[in-house]
Amino acid sequence: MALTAASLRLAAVDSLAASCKSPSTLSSTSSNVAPLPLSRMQCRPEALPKAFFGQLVIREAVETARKPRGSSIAGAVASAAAAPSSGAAKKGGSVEGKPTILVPEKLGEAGIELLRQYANVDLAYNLTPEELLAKVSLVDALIVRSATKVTREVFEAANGRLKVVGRAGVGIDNVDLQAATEVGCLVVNAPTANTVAAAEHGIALLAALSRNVAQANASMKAGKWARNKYVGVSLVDKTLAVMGFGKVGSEVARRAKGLGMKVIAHDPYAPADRARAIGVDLVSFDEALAAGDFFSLHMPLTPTTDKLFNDETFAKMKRGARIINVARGGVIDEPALVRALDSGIVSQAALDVFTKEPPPADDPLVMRDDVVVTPHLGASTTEAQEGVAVEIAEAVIGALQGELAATAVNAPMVPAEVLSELQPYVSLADRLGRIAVQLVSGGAGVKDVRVTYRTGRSADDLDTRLLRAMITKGLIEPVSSAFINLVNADYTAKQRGLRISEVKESTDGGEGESGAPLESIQIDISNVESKFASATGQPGHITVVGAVKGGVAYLTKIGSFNMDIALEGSVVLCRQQDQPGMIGSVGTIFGKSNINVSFMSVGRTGPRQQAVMAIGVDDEPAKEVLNEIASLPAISELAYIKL
Ligand SMILES: NC(=O)C1=CN([C@@H]2O[C@H](COP(=O)(O)OP(=O)(O)OC[C@H]3O[C@@H](n4cnc5c(N)ncnc54)[C@H](O)[C@@H]3O)[C@@H](O)[C@H]2O)C=CC1
Ligand SMILES: O=C(O)C(=O)COP(=O)(O)O
Repeated sequence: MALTAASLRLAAVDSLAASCKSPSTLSSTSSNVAPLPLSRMQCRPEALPKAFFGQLVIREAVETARKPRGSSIAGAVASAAAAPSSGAAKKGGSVEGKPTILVPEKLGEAGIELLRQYANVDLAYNLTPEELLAKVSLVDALIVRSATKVTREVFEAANGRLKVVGRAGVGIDNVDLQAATEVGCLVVNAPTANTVAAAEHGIALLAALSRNVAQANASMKAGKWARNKYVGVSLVDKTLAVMGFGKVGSEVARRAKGLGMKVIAHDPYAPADRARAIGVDLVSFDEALAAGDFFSLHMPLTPTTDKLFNDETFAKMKRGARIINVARGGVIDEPALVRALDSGIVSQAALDVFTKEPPPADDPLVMRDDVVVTPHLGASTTEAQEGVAVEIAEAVIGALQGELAATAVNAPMVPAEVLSELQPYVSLADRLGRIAVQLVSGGAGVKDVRVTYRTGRSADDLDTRLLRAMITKGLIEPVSSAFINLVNADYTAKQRGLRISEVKESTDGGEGESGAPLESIQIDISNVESKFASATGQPGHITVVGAVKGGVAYLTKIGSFNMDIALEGSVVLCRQQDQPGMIGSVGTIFGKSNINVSFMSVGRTGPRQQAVMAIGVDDEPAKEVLNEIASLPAISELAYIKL
């Protein structure tokens, strides 16, 4: 009766992740400047199961005791979720044996070692896009840095086998997240281990820029001694505008304060208390433009930030402003920067990143004497590369085992505490969805689903994303060949026009197990015909209700019939006239067909009145067996539900 256990690591990004993480990984929002050591070898290879069901976020595994990666953000989720129908199994992934991980860009040795203990690692540096397309269908995971473009074509060429893309760094602008999500491929990054390196590079460029270090160095190596030409500007008391006050921006700000600069920051999403703690004023975009002597860019490249620094914005800057970009080349309109430098609005720039990398040899910015350039070196320190490699190796290994990495970027984020609490409800949600859709005649026509979560706690405290995803999975998988996981559940539901509305009802806490986060989950499907009329509470409306008892998922109601069925194996539902001998008659038919019955349960409106009998079966009954039961005189309808 015990459910198979599964472990699931939560997905988390940005601030919530940071707030959950142990100090060992907390460089993002930490006020510590010093990089903290990353935990190592928490992915104990000896504890890894041989088989894995990659694309499933929730995996069946007997062992849940795997230690989380130095963080409090791991959780165990009991699940009988549909591993057997996983894409890996369907599409020829490495269900048996080791998975294969393709690494087409230089990755730190420590990370490679970790990967090798778990997988076949294909180090194929500097692949052409065509070579990548040719290889990707042969691998279960891909680990890239910024140079590899993981496009829609790559996901299409993967043909369902690629389960995880690991980005060994922060920026995921080189990965087509939408395409990844559509195919249910998890994308994870390594957002913390290169923060300090990028910040230090920003400061290095700030200092180099202000004192003409690069130009003077080149001049001296050319045999000159130009002391008057390279007079610099002081940083002290100058205003540094940090544009993008996330992990790197915050660390740059802290260091710049140490240099005696006045630091302001613009970031529409940054928490004011973080800025206050560092002694930085958060200002509007235009205020920053007007006040900055130096600008340090630290926002991601997104449709909103694409060419954010353009003719119009440069025109709002103080004449002679200086710009440092260690973020992404695309946030600057490069021809506009050339014009701003020509006109003197911008007096100098230091660029580590470019719209096209590498930029063409005759790139007008690269060639200028008032522009200092480095070839995307922000993350390139020995320490950061080692840290990033380990961080991404752990995330990818975890994800291949069916866990959600703490750094998943295209899956819902569920804190560990929530996750472990919701553990038994994950299975319940999936199975209720499966039952509900199998009660619909032609289940593929399901469009309107209402889910009611009843909780004895404050309804606002209930995080339902995980449960909704599992209900979606349960509703879609039995009636289609689609493969659903947490990554693509919402997307797939939307694509199929499946509208899932959610209601959270606070109860007085009397119904369920005391202290449980949920008392029941009810699924109502409307505007459908039922193949088991007893499931219809009202015309065209299928209702199933379930609860968790003693850690096990139970079906507690079908239509208006109360039930008490542990949701395991498969269930035969019979509507009947309650009368003596029914259990015996049905049991005999199963017995002679060698079908093992795990339980029988009867829900009835009253003695000798209408009843629904549920029979748990370990083996799938043949059609003839079901027909024989259906033809018993007292039985008016029958449905076979596969869980
Ligand atoms: N040159 C290099 O080698 C490296 C570059 N990076 C790049 O630096 C950037 C920042 O990295 P992290 O600080 O780790 O990321 P992060 O996610 O911690 O911070 C980014 C911040 O930008 C903010 N932001 C988003 N849109 C904005 C807008 N329109 N205006 C202002 N702020 C906005 C976000 O709210 C967030 O606080 C990323 O683009 C990353 O790819 C990071 C590491 C190394
Ligand atoms: O982490 C990032 O966003 C970076 O830009 C670092 O890129 P890289 O891994 O050095 O190609």
